[in-house]
Amino acid sequence: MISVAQALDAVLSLVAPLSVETVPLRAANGRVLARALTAQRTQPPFAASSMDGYALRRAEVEPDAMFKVVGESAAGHRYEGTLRAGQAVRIFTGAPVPQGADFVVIQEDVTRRGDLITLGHKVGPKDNIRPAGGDFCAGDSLSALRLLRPADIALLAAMNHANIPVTRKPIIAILATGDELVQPGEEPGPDQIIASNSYGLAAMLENAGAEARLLPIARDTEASLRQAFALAKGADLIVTIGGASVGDLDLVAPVAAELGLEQSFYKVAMRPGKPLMAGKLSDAAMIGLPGNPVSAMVCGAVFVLPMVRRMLGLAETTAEELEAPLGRDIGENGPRAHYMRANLRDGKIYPDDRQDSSLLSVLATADALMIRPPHDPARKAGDSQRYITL
Ligand SMILES: Nc1nc2c(c(=O)[nH]1)N[C@H]1C(S)=C(S)[C@@H](COP(=O)(O)OP(=O)(O)OC[C@H]3O[C@@H](n4cnc5c(N)ncnc54)[C@H](O)[C@@H]3O)O[C@H]1N2
Ligand code: MOO
Repeated sequence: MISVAQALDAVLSLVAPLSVETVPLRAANGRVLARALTAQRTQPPFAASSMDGYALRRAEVEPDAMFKVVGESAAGHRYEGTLRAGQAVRIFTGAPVPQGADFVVIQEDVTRRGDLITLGHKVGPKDNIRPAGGDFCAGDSLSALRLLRPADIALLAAMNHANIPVTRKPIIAILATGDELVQPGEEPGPDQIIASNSYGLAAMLENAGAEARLLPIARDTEASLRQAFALAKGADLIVTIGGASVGDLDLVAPVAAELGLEQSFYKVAMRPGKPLMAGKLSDAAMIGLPGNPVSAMVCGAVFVLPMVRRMLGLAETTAEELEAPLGRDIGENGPRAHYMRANLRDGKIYPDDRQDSSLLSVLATADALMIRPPHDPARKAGDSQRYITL
């Protein structure tokens, strides 16, 4: 059995960053920006008022000063003239500050009668003007390779980019195996259960920027598995679920081998997730996850997500490891790294009492996976514990 770190290196070497494609801005959220993009324009393109009020000269600001209102500057419609001594221009938020003005008095500090305004006694020193280029200047760039979030989309729009170069989405074929499985919504027979892992994994991988294709469930025969593998053609990564252990019906490894799998490893010293397998199948990478629902999801988080991030071209492929004090004592760990479902409360981490790898209800309420190395000795409440968030 190899270590988690060795297995992670091996799965990452099975994939490489994918090619670049261009998508409309509306489709770029959640994608990885493949090339730095520079601003096509300066924002704001002119000195703009940040408040509704009156533009005038700072040198003339004093309590009870009077000004004649000579025009109006609104967002989208500037005042074309030049302001002279004793003059003010009615101005609104976002409007260009007129030539000759260098100060905006908010309307709450002004009394207006006809064309005349009088300043009150509370005008502060703030000019209420946003300088040209205060946000960004033409040529400033948004760096690659980054996962685009809504704020990035807004910035790219403001920089006047309508089409965005992004890394192609990794196509991931998800292949659940087992005679006991039916799809959610179907009526299971007395010995059957619902296929859950494929749906959880698809959601996890899509959240990370991949395109998941759920293949039909393969039955526990070599012919059915072969058929399912054929449907995975065109995928960058094939994820099988179940049929990975040592039972007579665990057929994934023999069928994949027959189809030409170049296996990189089988079995990892971790819990859950021991019967993990990976390799190269023609042009695609393949990873075989154990069937137990929590094992499949934990292996998805620990191994498949980093593969997705590598294909997307991201530099950071693994989840950030954090530390928190243990909320209670724990016994010594066995020979495999243990990924324990845990909860964070008041800054401390508490492993759940129930760690069986079939318990999705425990996984769903956990917010972290505690990582215990092989043979970790017993620990006391308050000892520092490494974890990743879920
Ligand atoms: N004699 C041994 N038995 C087992 C060993 C071992 O070392 N020696 N390892 C155990 C460990 S650890 C794991 S993990 C499991 C993994 O087995 P498989 O990958 O072959 O998974 P299956 O037997 O197909 O299924 C296990 C379990 O999970 C359910 N399952 C499978 N697929 C799905 C799905 N898509 N959605 C929901 N549930 C699924 C399946 O019904 C079984 O209950 O082997 C141990 N055995
Ligand atoms: O390693 Mo298995 O994945 O414990 O349940």
